Amino acid sequence: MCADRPSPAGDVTALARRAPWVRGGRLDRVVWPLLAAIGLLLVLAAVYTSHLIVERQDALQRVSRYNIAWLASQAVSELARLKERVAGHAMADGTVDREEVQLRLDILANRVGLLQGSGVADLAKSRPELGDVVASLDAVIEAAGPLVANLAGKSHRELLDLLSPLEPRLARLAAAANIQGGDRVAEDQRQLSRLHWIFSGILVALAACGLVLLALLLLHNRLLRRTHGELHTQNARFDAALNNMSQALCMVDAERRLIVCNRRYVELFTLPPSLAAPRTPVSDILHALAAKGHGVGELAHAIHEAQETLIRNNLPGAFVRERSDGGLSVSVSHRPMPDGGWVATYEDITERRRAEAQIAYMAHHDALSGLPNRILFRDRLEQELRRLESQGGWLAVLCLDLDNFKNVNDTLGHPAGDLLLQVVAQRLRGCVRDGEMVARLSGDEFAVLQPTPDQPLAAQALAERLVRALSAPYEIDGHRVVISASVGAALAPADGHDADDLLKKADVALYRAKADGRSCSRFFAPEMEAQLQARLAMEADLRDVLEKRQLELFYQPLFDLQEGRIRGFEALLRWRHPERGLVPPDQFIPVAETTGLIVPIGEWVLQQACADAAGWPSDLKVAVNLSPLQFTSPQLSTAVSNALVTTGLAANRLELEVTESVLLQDSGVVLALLHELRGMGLQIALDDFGTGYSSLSYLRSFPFDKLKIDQSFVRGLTGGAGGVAIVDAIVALASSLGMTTTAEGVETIEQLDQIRRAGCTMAQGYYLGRPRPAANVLADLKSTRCPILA
Ligand SMILES: Nc1nc2c(ncn2[C@@H]2O[C@H](COP(=O)(O)O[C@H]3[C@@H](O)[C@H](n4cnc5c(=O)[nH]c(N)nc54)O[C@@H]3COP(=O)(O)O)[C@@H](O)[C@H]2O)c(=O)[nH]1
Repeated sequence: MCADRPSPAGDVTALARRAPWVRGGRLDRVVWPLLAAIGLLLVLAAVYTSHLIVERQDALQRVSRYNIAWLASQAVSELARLKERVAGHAMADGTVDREEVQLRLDILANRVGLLQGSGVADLAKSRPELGDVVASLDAVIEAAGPLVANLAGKSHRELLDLLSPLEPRLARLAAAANIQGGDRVAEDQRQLSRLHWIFSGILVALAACGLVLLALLLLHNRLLRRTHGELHTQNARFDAALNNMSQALCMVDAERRLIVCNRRYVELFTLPPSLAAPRTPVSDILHALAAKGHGVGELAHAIHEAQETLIRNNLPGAFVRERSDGGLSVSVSHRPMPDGGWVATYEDITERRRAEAQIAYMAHHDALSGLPNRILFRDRLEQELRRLESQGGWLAVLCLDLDNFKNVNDTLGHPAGDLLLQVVAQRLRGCVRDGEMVARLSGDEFAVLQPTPDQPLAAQALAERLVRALSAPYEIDGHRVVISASVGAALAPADGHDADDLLKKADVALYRAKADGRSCSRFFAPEMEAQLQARLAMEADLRDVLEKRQLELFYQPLFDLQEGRIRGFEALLRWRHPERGLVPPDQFIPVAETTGLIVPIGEWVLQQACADAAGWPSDLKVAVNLSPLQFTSPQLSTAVSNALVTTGLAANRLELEVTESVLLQDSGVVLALLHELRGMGLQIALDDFGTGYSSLSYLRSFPFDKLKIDQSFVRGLTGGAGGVAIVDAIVALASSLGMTTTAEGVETIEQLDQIRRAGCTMAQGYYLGRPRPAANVLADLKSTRCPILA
């Protein structure tokens, strides 16, 4: 019964569900009570009829037995004959002899005897006045006997006198009997008439029943036809459903013979069609499958074994079995049936399993590098920590981060950044040994798990290996990229037993490595946490720094080397904290940048610097530093123009200092913003020139007004000819591009001489003037004597 024919189980189910007429339906509810009622009626009618017949038979018997009237009239006749013979005998003419009289008396006695046996006593009961008559009959006959025996002389008279009263009595008896007989006939007629009606009624009832049964038969036929039609439809649907199931289905009876299986079953187990026929023993199917050898046969056997256990225990169950080569996985759902058979579905979940495995892999691995991700790393770490707890030993967690990776993304593009990360992953794999695990936690953040007992030496060696391996130059998309990495490590059990705690501590150590100049490794130490806490505390304090008015601007003079006078001041931010004291910008600006507070703080600096400068002589400029983070704010140009408008400072008295890293960002947007700012009439200086990656290329991308030569070059001036040559070259480059130059960090007269000789336009440094509060600017202007002129 596979594929094209529906199963009997399907028929029955469908019939029960869709044609309630047939079983437990309306037909049952109507027909059976009706038939029972008719049957009962017929039985009652038959009982009653037989009762009437018996009764009528009794009546006939009684009629025949109780023919008292005739017997009484016979007795009257016989009495008359007796009296006539007695009279004849009395005449003594010899015509009547005594024997004849005796004969008549005997006949009369006989008639009276018959009368007595005919139930005259019963008549006498209903007519008490006749009781004497019946009683006197025997007495008269008896008394007449001796008289007839001695019939002579006056005994004739005596005999006639004895007999004469009998005549009217017998006549009354006959009349009474006659009347009773008439009553009985009338009663019989009545009963017969009733019998007639009963028979007629039964006949009509039978005819009606016949009609009802005929109607029911027709109705039944109609319902049967309808049910048959529905059954057919159901069968077709069942068939379609069965054969369009994505799952294979097999139903087996209590004798382990196939009831039904669907097309998918045949396909899944590559069954020959002959074995899919109903009543095929399951053992035959298994033998046929076993003959197929490894693969399907092996799988079918494994499935059957599992089902056998369920069948033996009459239990439902679900399980998965797969071919040993992994080529086919089948999910089985087995359910016993009440009649001892079972039904099972089989689903090919090979693809699903593969997809699940793929999903599980993806959930635990990083798509870009193929390395385990944070989830898998954490799982493994927890597992190792549990092992550590039970078996002892050590392990190290190393977190590492590429230094300035963002620059690679920003300069070479994200695809190049991705390539770099892939190469980094390869190198990391090459650094770890068996049992160690390397994972990518996020972006450019990686981690290594080293469950090795000889800690911290092993971790130290690994950290150095990692820093060294990652610092070797990369060849990415035809570009040579040099990048370093910082490593932070935490050890278990020394630094903790909890996975998250260890990861956090390794992170704290990494933070410290970065703070200590990058490209190095640090092991966690408890004080690092305190430092991190300090940073977090600083973050918290910084949040309401503006509301609390704790920021101040200091100003450092900018000397014009040709004119020998102060041409302006650079605004340098300070944080006057009630407990921390005067906090330099190096300490809090990075925190403000990571928290995004740099945007409102930067706006305040702009506003305050413009306001202060507006109070200075009109030939003095003010230089304001802008953080690269401020360029990500869409409000920057509005903030600048607001500062100028609200303070009334002429735009040409404002100079904005930006670092090269500004141009590392989305350069199109940044360049547009720089042009927009310069379009307002202010000047833009490139700060810390020479410290970045490709300073020269930035000079092509935007025509800066000024280059600020980094302090390191100025310091290098006194270190030999090389330093002088660099400064000379920068000044020449700037001049050829039409830019002015400011030498930063001039601390000595020698440095001042050198930069002046090199042709620098301006100078700034402690030698010329330290940053001082705004209130000192005007006084300093008057008191400061230009050392160049001195
Ligand atoms: N985004 C903003 N950055 C700002 C702001 N204010 C300051 N800064 C930046 O903070 C860095 C440190 O500044 P600061 O501690 O003020 O140091 C400045 C000078 O004091 C210092 N300087 C000047 N002359 C000398 C010297 O002769 N020797 C020496 N050792 N240091 C000297 O240099 C700093 C100024 O540098 P620069 O900006 O490159 O001109 C610093 O990077 C500031 O830019 C701010 O409001 N926003």
